[in-house]
Amino acid sequence: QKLIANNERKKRCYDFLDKTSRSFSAVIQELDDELRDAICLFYLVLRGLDTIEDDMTLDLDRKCELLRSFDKIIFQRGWNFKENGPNEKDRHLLVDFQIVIEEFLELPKKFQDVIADITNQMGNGMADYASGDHRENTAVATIKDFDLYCHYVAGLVGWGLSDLFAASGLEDPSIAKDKRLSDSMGMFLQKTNIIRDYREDLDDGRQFWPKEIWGKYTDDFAGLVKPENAKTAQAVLSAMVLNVLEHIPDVLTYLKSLKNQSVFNFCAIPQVMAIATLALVFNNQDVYHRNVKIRKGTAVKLIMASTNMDNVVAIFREYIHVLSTKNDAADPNFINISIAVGKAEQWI
Ligand SMILES: COc1cccc([C@H]2O[C@H](CC(=O)N[C@@H](CC(=O)O)C(=O)O)C(=O)N(CC(C)(C)C)c3ccc(Cl)cc32)c1OC
Repeated sequence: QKLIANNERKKRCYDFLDKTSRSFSAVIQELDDELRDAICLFYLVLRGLDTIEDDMTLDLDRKCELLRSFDKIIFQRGWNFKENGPNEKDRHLLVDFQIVIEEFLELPKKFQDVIADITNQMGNGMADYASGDHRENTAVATIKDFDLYCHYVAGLVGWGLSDLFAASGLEDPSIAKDKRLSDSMGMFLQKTNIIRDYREDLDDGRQFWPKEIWGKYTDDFAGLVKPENAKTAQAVLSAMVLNVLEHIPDVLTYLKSLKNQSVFNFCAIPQVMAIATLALVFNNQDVYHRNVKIRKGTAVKLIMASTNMDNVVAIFREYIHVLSTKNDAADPNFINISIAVGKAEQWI
């Protein structure tokens, strides 16, 4: 009877995974046995944390209390959360979070320790950010703030995954040694998403583009959507893309060091989607009006191809070339983009 309950609970966790991110959940389920459950649960714990951070109906003190104690909450059998606003998309996850906690407590301790440690650092980072001087309009001031925020929400995920890969024995312990490489795996994804999500975030009253970047061209961040500001908007967008390009050499170095096929696929697919998205958003003012996404057919082709380093390098080379053909000589960032493209191509 206990065995059936266990299997039922585990199935519920993979159902949560399917609901939160269909395409990515398939990739997680392809992972080898040693890692599959640990990464599924790491993903769900992170999703729980993210759902609390994103909930605008919670008052700040309550939100920070939950964020800072989430690393303890994941050990509390029976805990769940019903205070989320009705529209929270992952609400059902927190309403039945006791299921995730039961499964988490079945994991080997070495995996629990990694997940709890990252949850502690991320929860405190999110709380610091939410209660800091961003309180009013959550505007990110300096490039340093931008990097710190992206480290908290995404770089730490890279750190935690590298620790899980090493702890599982499927990858060499050295994968977790170079924290900058693991950090860049998160930075590249998160920063690309932040560029892509300009419009969605603006409509939600959130701004993540650092003022140190856009402030050089305009003092009206929301005004970038106006047609009369198109030239300024182009310069701001290319300055943002320039900042993301810096992470490409680290990303390729990290991918090249992977040994296990299922881990490689799991790591390569999101990075390949991100470089395709970055090439798509570059010099594309649709970003200011809607959420631009690569076509489904392209995404499928990229997923199928992301199974070995030669293909991944070829895909990066192709999209970096697309980016350089879109580089506009009239753009004030033309030279710096050319230099960044050159550096990335040099690595390749
Ligand atoms: C070594 O590091 C990684 C290796 C492989 C994958 C990811 C990274 O990829 C997905 C990929 C994913 O979730 N894609 C979505 C599409 C989208 O969000 O646009 C999807 O396919 O639904 C992603 O985006 N994030 C979210 C963060 C970027 C904040 C970390 C993420 C969240 C939790 C986990 Cl365990 C992993 C990841 C890594 O994280 C850095």
